[in-house]
Amino acid sequence: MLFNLLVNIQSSDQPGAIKVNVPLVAFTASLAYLAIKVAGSYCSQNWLTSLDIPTVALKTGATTHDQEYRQDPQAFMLKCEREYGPVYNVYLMNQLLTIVSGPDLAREFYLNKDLSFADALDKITGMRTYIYSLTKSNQVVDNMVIHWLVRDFVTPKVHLFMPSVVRNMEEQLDSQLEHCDRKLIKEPIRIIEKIVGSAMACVFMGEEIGRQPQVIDTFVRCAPDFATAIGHGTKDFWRLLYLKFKYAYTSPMTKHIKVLVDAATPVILRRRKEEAEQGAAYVRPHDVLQGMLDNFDKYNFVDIEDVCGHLLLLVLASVNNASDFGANMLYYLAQYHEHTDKLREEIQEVLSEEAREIEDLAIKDGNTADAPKIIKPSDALTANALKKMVHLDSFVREALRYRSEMHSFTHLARKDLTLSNGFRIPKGRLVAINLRSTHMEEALQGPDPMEFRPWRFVGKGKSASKVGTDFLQFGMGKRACPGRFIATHDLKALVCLMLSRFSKIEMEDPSKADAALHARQHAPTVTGLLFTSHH
Ligand code: HEM
Repeated sequence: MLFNLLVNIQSSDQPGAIKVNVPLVAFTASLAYLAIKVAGSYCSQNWLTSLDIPTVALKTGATTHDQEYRQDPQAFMLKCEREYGPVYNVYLMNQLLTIVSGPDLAREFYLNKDLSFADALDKITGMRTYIYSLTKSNQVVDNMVIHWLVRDFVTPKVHLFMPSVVRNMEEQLDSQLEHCDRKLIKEPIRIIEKIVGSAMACVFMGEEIGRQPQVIDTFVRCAPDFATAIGHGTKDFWRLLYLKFKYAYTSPMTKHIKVLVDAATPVILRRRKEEAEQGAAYVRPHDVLQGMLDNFDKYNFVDIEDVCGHLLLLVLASVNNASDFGANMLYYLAQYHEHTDKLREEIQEVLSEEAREIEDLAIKDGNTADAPKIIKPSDALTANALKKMVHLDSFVREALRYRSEMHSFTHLARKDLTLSNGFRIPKGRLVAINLRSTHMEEALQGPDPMEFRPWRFVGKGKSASKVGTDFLQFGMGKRACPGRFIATHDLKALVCLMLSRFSKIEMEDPSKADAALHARQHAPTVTGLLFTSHH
């Protein structure tokens, strides 16, 4: 139509015709322009299809949903889903949170690059400036350096790390829990963080550095020190500004970096000397530190302080999480003790088989001198052995699933977003996943999802480290936890060592069992544990 009018104007040789047609053309063009603009603006905001997110009604007198949620998280989430559908807003932990439910939205959530976990953490804690004060390089938002360090220098070598992980775990366990007869440990997390911290110190920095007490102490202490530095409570604009200023100039982590630099420097110098002397015959240590030094330029590291700053970031991402889940796992062993015999049986059977295989191999290689060393069962606690323990793997995955906080993994919307079902999420909104709708759904988990069924995943092809919309404890997608392989190996090794040492683990106050099993991450211990050794 517009095109025809324009043709008319150009072909007309009558001045009058032009006079008549110009306003018509202008009017039509303006209408068209207006129509396009309006349609465009509707389209860009998905106005015609988008929906505003309902906010869950507050109980009379309440200003947040915290109390209702804390009373019974599962029931609260289920009620919200039933009354408001898969997307709704709630006021939890001083924040307005948008909750998305179900596996499809969970996938969308993780695959959307405009929903950022790091931005949410920064908004809540102001931690980005703090983190940047630890390193001198790689200070670009969304950089993946620590992810790659784990992907490249930890995951492919898990089998190489296991002997030192197990050795260190055993030593810590022996020194902290000798022969016990219903020995009460009020805060088992304190023991587990030393066990995990010492194991991870050897993975990240090698045994020579990782076994030094001050290094283990740094591995254990840096996350709680970080938590103290950022403090509790609301992070309003001014508090965040103050923290950012403070971190930039006085990072409480400086002392921890110094510990790592002091411990690493002489070892690095010696390694360099040995490499120069031995040339091609030099056997490279397989720890993460060595990987970082060998790829110093690739990762743009500046100096040893910078390398240790990155290692500290890794410690912050790993030790606390793995310790927290390790300690929680002990409550599952205590509560579901009727299943521990089955686990013990499997562990013993696999370890004997593995020990025989190792011995046969040593004899076949003519290395009989090594054979007598493989007497301790834990010598056979290899990655290969853990792979054969299918019941243990299922137990660990089930405990990770069952513990789930019912909403989790808050991300921040970096811009206005419209979900595939039409709901609009405004820029700056914190968005979390409703884990009840994935971790506790029969369609995804099989029968009785609200029950702890330790063998739920046996023969299902779902190992404890396999992420998906049905298992989000390690996140999902490009930024899923790269440490989940070593983390699950650590958890399984811990269970093996505990069951081989203790005939019984009991809760001090069994009435708190439910709270202990579903404990929020890093929350104070709700009840202690009693340990009894095998006679
Ligand atoms: C049971 C123990 C652990 C749990 C439950 C856990 C869970 C998680 C989760 C939920 C994330 C965020 C994923 C996302 O954004 O979608 C994450 C990130 C990360 N985790 Fe773990 N983690 C554990 C242990 C470890 C260990 C042992 C390591 C290192 C060896 C590690 C290294 C990391 C790193 C480097 C990131 C950041 C990834 C990135 O920025 O892309 N984690 N972890």
